Amino acid sequence: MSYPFLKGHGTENDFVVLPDPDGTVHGDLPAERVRALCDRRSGIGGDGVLRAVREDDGWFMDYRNADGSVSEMCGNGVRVFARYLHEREGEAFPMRIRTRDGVKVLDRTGDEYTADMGTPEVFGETEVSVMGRSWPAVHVSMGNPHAVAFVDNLAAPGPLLEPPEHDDAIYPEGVNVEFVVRRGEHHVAMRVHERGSGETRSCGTGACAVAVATALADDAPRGTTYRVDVPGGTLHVVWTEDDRVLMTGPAVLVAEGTTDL
Ligand SMILES: N[C@@H](CCC[C@H](N)C(=O)O)C(=O)O
Repeated sequence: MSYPFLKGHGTENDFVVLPDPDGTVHGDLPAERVRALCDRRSGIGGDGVLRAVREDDGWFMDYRNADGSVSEMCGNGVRVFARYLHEREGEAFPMRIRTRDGVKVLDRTGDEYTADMGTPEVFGETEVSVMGRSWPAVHVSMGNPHAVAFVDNLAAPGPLLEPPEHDDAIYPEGVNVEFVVRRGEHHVAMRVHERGSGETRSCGTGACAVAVATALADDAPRGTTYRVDVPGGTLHVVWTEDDRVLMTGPAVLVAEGTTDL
């Protein structure tokens, strides 16, 4: 069976987009198909899949990690999804997109896309470890789970070939782990190991969790914008006075075609 796909990325967090407006092309999107599509040698390659399903009052973003697992939310993915809907499905900005973490509102200014990521939840301190080294971390939920660890330098955790060790009681479904350094006032840089995808070049929900944890550490007033550098680019995040996190960054579509994977 041959079906259409597009390839895109947000700060080099890359995705295979699967148009499936009637929900008839991919059924419940088997994990094996996701893994085949995301394989960087035998497939198209990607950190995850964004399946686009039309609903009565808009679109649903069915997000899957590269290993086929489901996540509640993907911040870079939702910007790419919005660009896809605008350019290929004629949807106008501001745009409402349903995700497993509820409806997200997307807007665009020039080449930058802003997602209202909703209200963060901060649950306090935990710990993460890599190869016998441990760091305190802040447990933040952006709909999906994050552990944000401040480190002396970004190389300290090593190559992140395996998921960092974490408290399974706090994160029974696994966790996305961000390692963060300060670069200047309201400016940080991070690396991330994503649940279900490994170390990636960026993570939008991760950047939001990092900005929230840093703003709390700084006792920064709400409305302060943080610049978050990731290996694949830069995101800007603001935690607003009405307790919402707005994330701004690029969204790029690089290819489209058909595949029978
Ligand atoms: N890369 C995404 C996050 C994707 C989901 C994550 N791996 C999880 O399992 O929660 C982003 O940009 O937010």
